[in-house]
Amino acid sequence: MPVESPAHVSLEQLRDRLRPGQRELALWQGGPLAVSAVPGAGKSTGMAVAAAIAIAQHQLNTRRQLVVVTFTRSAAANIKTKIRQNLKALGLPPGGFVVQTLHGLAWTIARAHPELSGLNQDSVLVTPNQNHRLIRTCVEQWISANARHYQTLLEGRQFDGEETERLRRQSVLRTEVLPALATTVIHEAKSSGLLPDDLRSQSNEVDDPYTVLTIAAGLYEFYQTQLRFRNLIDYDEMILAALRVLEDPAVRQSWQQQVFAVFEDEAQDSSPLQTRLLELLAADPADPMNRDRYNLVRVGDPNQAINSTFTPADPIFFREFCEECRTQNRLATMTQAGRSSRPIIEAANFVLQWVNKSRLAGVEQPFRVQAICPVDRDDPQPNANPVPEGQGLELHTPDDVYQTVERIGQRALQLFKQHPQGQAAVLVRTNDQGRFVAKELHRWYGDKLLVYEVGQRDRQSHVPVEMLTLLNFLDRPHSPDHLKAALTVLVARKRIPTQDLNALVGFPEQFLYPGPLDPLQPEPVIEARHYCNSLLNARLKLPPAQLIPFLALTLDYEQTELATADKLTERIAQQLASNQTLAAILGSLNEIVASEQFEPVDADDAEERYTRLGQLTVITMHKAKGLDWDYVFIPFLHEQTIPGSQWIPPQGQFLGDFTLAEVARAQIRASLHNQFPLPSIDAAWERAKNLKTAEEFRLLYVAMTRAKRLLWLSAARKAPFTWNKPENLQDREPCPALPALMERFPTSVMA
Ligand SMILES: Nc1ncnc2c1ncn2[C@@H]1O[C@H](COP(=O)(O)OP(=O)(O)OP(=O)(O)O)[C@@H](O)[C@H]1O
Repeated sequence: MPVESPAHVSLEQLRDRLRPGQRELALWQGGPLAVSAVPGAGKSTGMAVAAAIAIAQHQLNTRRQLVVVTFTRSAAANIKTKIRQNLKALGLPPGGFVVQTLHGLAWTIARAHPELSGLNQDSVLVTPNQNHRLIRTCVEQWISANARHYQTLLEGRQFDGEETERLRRQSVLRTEVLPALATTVIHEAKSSGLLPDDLRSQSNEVDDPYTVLTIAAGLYEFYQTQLRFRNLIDYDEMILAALRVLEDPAVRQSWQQQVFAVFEDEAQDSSPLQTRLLELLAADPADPMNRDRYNLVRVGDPNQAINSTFTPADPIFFREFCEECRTQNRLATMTQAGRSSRPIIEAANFVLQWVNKSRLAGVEQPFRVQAICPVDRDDPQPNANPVPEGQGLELHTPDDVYQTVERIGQRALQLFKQHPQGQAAVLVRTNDQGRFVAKELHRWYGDKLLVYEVGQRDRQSHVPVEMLTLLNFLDRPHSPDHLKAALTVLVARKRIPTQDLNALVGFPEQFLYPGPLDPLQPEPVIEARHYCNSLLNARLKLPPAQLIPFLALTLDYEQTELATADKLTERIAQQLASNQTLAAILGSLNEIVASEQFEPVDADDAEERYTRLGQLTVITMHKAKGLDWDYVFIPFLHEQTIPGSQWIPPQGQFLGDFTLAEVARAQIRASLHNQFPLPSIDAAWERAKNLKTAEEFRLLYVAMTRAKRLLWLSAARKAPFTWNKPENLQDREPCPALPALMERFPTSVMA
């Protein structure tokens, strides 16, 4: 019998599988195109079809390729599979394209031309821990080179010269304020293409007694020298290195000839420099300056930009690109989405409008005005806009956070009983809240509910770091840095009470072994001292090889964490054989932590683990981006966290009512948007607060739009002041969007 050739579809048939907004993307014929899509619109589905069509129409191959850029590796794997499936459906081989993350793309270009990029075969990517140490070194270097400037910071708003206070301030500046400033500003400036001298000249434009941008410039300069000296590169450096390569006209032209077009997903998360790289690649080699001839398709949702307070991505850039394209009739909007039931869509649309109207984030509007619309009746997506579960939207005001979790558990059990194949998630703002939810669910419902706490699983990677921190302390207990790091771990693991640690580490000896003439220590300090002393005792009594298992027990690790600690002990024992001195263990552990190869988190199957059927996943709102579940619970919607306020740690208030890092960030952003004169400290702090408010509301919007059939929201009347002590309940105001939702959707208000 003859083998039947598989039936192939035509380009039109492939396009017909798309809904209207997606189809515009698939009809792209060249030039720049912005696609602004609502949550659940099917961006990657649309982009994968558009990619296959472009490959087919332009007969792309290894010498002339489509470059698809995504934000994460798992998203890259996902879209690659979809493009291949579409090519197969068209009867084409799986070629003519590459899918890469932005950094992967930059790395490829930089590595291909080491003579131009300045990177050599030995350049390695700096790990987060190495970076942390590097920043600390730069801070020390800056302090020694800038004694007068440092003195100004020490004096802060006012200072009476008292010695203990001086030591406390030194500790705060060295270990908190300056490292935070360096981390923020280096990333912010570098990824915007600014050099230390640019920051210096901007500093002259601001009326600022601390000249924050000058400090930032100094720190940045030391950092760059350190990176070069150690042959390390960071993520921003990769993009800069690729851009250096593309400065060479012949090389640039050769890349432009290879790249037929660039399709970018999640474009709202790109920084200006990343965008510059994509634009260069997408230019027409025959007419490279002509922006109308850039084959650049950028798809994103400015309303889902939730990284702008900790990365230099700013939704303004993507919004500007959308505006530029709109004036040339090159903006497509994907406003139809099939993910959620109608009541959920209505609630999300309402919150978007309400937040913009309420002007809670200053003059800047947090959202682009863009409503989610349900799909047409003949939509290709099976079960699009599914029937809601019950009301689809439930708004609760439990008495306190304990009752909140009890209600979530009850509702989840009920839902799983009716729909054993359903998926559910509790979305929380912080890992602390997640831990609380998981613990309470277990207390109320034991094994009746299958709960998967994402934060707890991910915390595994902290085990080696925590062990190293405590062992460093045991090795040199009188080092203020080691003592502070160890105390920080103990507070985080709730072994000792929260307190201002800077006050303890000024005189480590006096803290650890107070003499009879020393001032009486307050209760929290005594608790911390006893804990530290018991650890030091163990150091004397136990053989070094047993210290890690001992520390793991004393930190009250859970089963999986204990297993991780055991594995770590075994690994070190294998490496050191009989030479298990504390110094040797520290050396080995340092290496393990620096290489970050112990227990790598398996990111690729993460999505599947988070959305298993019959499981209640406890996950942060940030991590939930891009995912969806049938039933989504969002508890603890309190004003204190959403929108919350920019926090000034009390120990840093001697500088003023702001943080240097956020002030510098706001000033740099103002310069990028050409807003001169740059804002003063107070005005910059105001902007930082507005940025945070806007982002928190976008985060709420992202969280709400994860729900397919039921969206359950709540704000308890009483909640803890800090989640470190959940039993300390206080009256709490709800996030202002919640009462507004209750007024608008009264039938969804649950007793
Ligand atoms: N044309 C289509 N035909 C069939 N299914 C579709 C179509 N478009 C989208 N879908 C389905 O809709 C769901 C949502 O799509 P997707 O996750 O790509 O949306 P998104 O726009 O990336 O969402 P978000 O912005 O919230 O991350 C997916 O399950 C996808 O398979």
